[in-house]
Order: sequence, then structure tokens, then C-alpha cells
Amino acid sequence: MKIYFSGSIRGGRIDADLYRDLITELKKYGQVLTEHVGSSALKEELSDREIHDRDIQWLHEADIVIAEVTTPSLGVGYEIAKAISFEKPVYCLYRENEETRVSAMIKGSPKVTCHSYNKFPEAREILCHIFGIRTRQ
Ligand SMILES: O=c1[nH]c(=O)n([C@H]2C[C@H](O)[C@@H](COP(=O)(O)O)O2)cc1CO
Repeated sequence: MKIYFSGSIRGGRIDADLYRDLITELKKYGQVLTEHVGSSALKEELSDREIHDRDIQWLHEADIVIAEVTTPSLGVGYEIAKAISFEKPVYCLYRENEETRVSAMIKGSPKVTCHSYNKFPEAREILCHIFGIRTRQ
């Protein structure tokens, strides 16, 4: 199972540690193609074009896309739209808060399954549920 984890980079790194913890959890279910998204010392050596083309290739290869969308990010939104067009299953996790609301273009998409959570253990349960369901299919 190849997992594409999507999380904000240039949109803001406030949740980077959370992404790292989610990636650690996701590694129980398969190979995470985008482990760098959770790195606290993230420094891509590639050009923007190379990053784009690599990530699109990974999206093609992925069996599932999991995105943490609490921090709004153009790149994450773009990856979600691409994943939908590639007919990949897309799941978004987000924390409800008063400062940011998830875009209606994500929450309102019939092709995206969204789950809200408060603390990390709840996110872990959601992932368990998602992968429990998918491995039974
Ligand atoms: O350096 C990068 N490496 C990279 O893999 N990405 C991809 C993976 C993330 O899920 C997503 C983040 O987009 P953004 O940087 O617009 O927040 O884009 C994005 C960047 C920088 O835009």
C-alpha cells in the first residue's frame, strides 16, 4: 500500500510535528511516499519544477491520499484536486478551530472524505478506521 501524505509546507509549518506523528502512524499501514512533509528540518534541494513533477509522479503511484488540511495550503489543495482526477481515494483530516475553516471546495467535494478530530489519538482512530475498511475491501 503506497500512501501519499499531504500537508502544508509553504502554506505554514505550524503543524509540522503533527504531520510527523501522523506519518509515523501511517507507516503502520504502508509505505509513505512523502515522508519529508513531516520533517522539522525540511530543505528541498530540488527546483520547484522538480518538486512538482516528483510529487505528481508519486500521486500517480499512490494507492491512497491522506491530507491534513487544518493549515490552508495551495499545494495541498492542488494535490487533492489532482488525486481526484487520478481517481485515487482521498481522505482529509482537520481540526475544527475558530481561525480557519476548511474550504468548501474540499469539505463540499463528494470525492473527498473529511474527518474532524481534536487530539492526536482521535486522528489515530480515524486512520485505523480508514485502513481497516480499505483492507477489508
Ligand atoms: O518543497 C516542497 N515539497 C513538496 O513536496 N511539496 C508538496 C507536498 C505537500 O503536501 C504540499 C505542500 O504545498 P505548499 O508548499 O503549497 O504548502 O506540496 C511542496 C513544497 C513547497 O511548496
